[in-house]
Amino acid sequence: MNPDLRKEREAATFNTELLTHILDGGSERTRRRREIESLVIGDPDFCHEDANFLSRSERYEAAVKKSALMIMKMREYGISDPDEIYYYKCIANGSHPEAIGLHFVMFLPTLKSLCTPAQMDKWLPLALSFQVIGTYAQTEMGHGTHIRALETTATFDPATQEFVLNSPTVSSIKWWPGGLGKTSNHAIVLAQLYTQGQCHGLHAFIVPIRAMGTHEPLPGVVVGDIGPKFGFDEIDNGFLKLENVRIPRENMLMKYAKVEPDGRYIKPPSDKLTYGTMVFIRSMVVGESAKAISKACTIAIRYSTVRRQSELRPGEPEPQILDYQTQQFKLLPLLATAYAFHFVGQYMRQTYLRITGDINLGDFSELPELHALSAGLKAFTTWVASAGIEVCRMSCGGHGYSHCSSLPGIYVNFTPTCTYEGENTVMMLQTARYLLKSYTQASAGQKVSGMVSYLNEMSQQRLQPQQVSARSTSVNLKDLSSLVEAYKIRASKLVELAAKSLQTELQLMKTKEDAWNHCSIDLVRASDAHCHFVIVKLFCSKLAEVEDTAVHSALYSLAHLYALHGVYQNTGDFLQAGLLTVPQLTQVTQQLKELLSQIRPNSVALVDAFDYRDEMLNSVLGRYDGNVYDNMFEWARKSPLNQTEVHNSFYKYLKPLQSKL
Ligand SMILES: CCCCC/C=C\C/C=C\C/C=C\CCC(=O)SCCNC(=O)CCNC(=O)[C@H](O)C(C)(C)COP(=O)(O)OP(=O)(O)OC[C@H]1O[C@@H](n2cnc3c(N)ncnc32)[C@H](O)[C@@H]1OP(=O)(O)O
Ligand SMILES: Cc1cc2nc3c(=O)[nH]c(=O)nc-3n(C[C@H](O)[C@H](O)[C@H](O)COP(=O)(O)OP(=O)(O)OC[C@H]3O[C@@H](n4cnc5c(N)ncnc54)[C@H](O)[C@@H]3O)c2cc1C
Repeated sequence: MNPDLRKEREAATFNTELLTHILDGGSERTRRRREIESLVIGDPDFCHEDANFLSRSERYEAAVKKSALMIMKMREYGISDPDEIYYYKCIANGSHPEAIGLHFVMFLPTLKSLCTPAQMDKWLPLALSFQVIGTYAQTEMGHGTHIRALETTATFDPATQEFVLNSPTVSSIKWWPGGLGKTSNHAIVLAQLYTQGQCHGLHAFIVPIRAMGTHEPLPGVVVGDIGPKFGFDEIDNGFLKLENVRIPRENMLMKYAKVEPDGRYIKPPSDKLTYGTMVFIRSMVVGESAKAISKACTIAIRYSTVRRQSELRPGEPEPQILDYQTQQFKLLPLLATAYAFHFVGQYMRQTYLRITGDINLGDFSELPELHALSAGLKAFTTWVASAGIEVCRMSCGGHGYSHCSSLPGIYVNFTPTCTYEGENTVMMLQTARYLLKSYTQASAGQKVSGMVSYLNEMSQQRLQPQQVSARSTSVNLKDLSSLVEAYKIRASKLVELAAKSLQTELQLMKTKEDAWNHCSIDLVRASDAHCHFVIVKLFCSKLAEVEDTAVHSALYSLAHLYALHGVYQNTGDFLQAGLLTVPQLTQVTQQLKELLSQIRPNSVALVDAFDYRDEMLNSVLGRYDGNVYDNMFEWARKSPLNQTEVHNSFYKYLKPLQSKL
């Protein structure tokens, strides 16, 4: 064990294990998670070559092999609980995407949410036995965001009781779906439904794309891989062109919308039910943001205690780089963010399960809140985590740039979350739509509920106007509940500002849509402030559940740092809302510095509490034992370029060049 890391662990003021239990949701869950992780770690089938040294095709093959192994092994061990499957996959996959991931996260959930009982009886056993391997094919080359404009058509032919699927243009070719290129033999295709000469908008269809058995593409199906990307090397994101592909009527997912044998169309209770799987993934991605940023923090913080560089005091040994205030300022707010997102991820998951439970019972009343919350939090957390991973990488200096740190891999595989399942700006604008609707209702005296209920208070305040100067709303920077209140007021002010901006634009005789576009910066800012408030509020509420005083104190400091750092980053908003005064700006910085010094001695324990096994981090810089340099040397020696002492290119190009000049 590296002596610096050992000292850090010995100096922690709280019991790391207790905090791990809180993160896991109880000691029994920690025990079971570790038990499952050990199944993978002790399994020679999962001891594979470092993916960094493989070509893309080899990486894809290794990932498919791993997917198949995971399925077999989990069945063998009787692992079927969704949380336990998740534990198993997290350790087996590390920070790499899963080759047949789309089958699990989108294909199966879409079947479960949109199939009739008869369809479920047919498709679910096939999908669960992997006779059918599926993907979710919605995005087209020409349209990803604006899905109402998708061009793929599914035209009902009553004579044969079939739908005929077509990609009428180049821009209508399905583009991007994961696992579409080579892995899947079926796709849930989102297409414009035509029946009795009328278009009824987007609906989901199960389309066989490869023959079961031979895996050859079926007639009329042009399918393949879209080529190398920024990351996601393990995944065959694909293209799909459909040329008069016929599928039986029963292949339209008909739980809600239906096409009768005579071609009559029956409307669903809500046309947004087709979008359900996207809401599911957006809700789950919030927790994935926590995972990604907590991994990056673990690597960067452990390394920052092992790495010694430069000189703090003349003549003294080089200090640990985490002792530089600037290094703490880069990493500790991100550590606080990781904790905040973890608790918000848990909340989002529970909220999703609660509201979809109601939806399954026919109560759609909370769907708009679920959509707005999942869209906004997905965007907020993925943006922050993406930027944060990059800060972690750069905080490791040159070694952070090496794949041995794992940070480049974490970044390239996480950053597409800002784009997929709804591009982030577009998601923020969806949340803004809900905020403005709620604002209008609250202003008209109607009570709004859920996370926007603070807008009720705002409308009450307007009924009893107060002079800004008479209000003592200035935030107490040392008091967390005062900070939560400040975030709430900031959010309501920015929602109000966006609403007023929209009204002004509308008065300029623009269309509603043009007015919306002309104030969309304000709208995104309002959504951002709303999400920020939700996160600060949920983090603080979590503290009330923590019984152990030492752990409570460590978490309290993190929550305080998270809230205060947000004020520091958004001083303009807080000043504009009259929540902060110019003289307080120095106090913000001062208070931040105090919190950094308070958290610094616990920083290694705080990342240890995430309890990532070395096998999951796969990072030389983030090793638990801190033996970085020996292992970095060993890792580099495995590089394929080092397999021969003299590379072939020397004989082919350099030697002839030398002989000519
Ligand atoms: C189990 C562990 C899981 C872990 C997960 C981890 C990682 C994930 C792994 C893999 C994922 C890999 C790949 C990703 C796969 C994909 O990317 S699939 C494709 C995703 N595509 C999108 O997300 C497209 C984004 N676009 C849209 O969602 C919509 O087009 C839109 C932008 C929302 C606009 O929709 P539109 O129909 O045009 O609506 P409009 O703007 O007109 O609004 C009408 C009203 O409908 C409301 N609304 C919109 N969407 C929803 C919804 N989903 N639910 C409920 N309500 C919705 C909207 O707010 C409007 O309401 P009003 O009341 O009228 O204001
Ligand atoms: C790794 C990866 C995996 C994917 N997997 C799948 C999959 O399995 N299945 C699938 O169907 N799709 C998948 N996708 C596609 C993904 O869902 C889309 O890329 C995504 O929805 C964004 O759409 P787009 O690419 O058309 O972006 P665009 O909509 O073209 O966005 C480009 C820019 O335009 C802006 N913009 C667009 N519309 C608006 C607006 N209304 N207001 C303001 N700004 C706007 C955006 O903010 C952005 O800055 C995947 C994508 C990636 C990168």
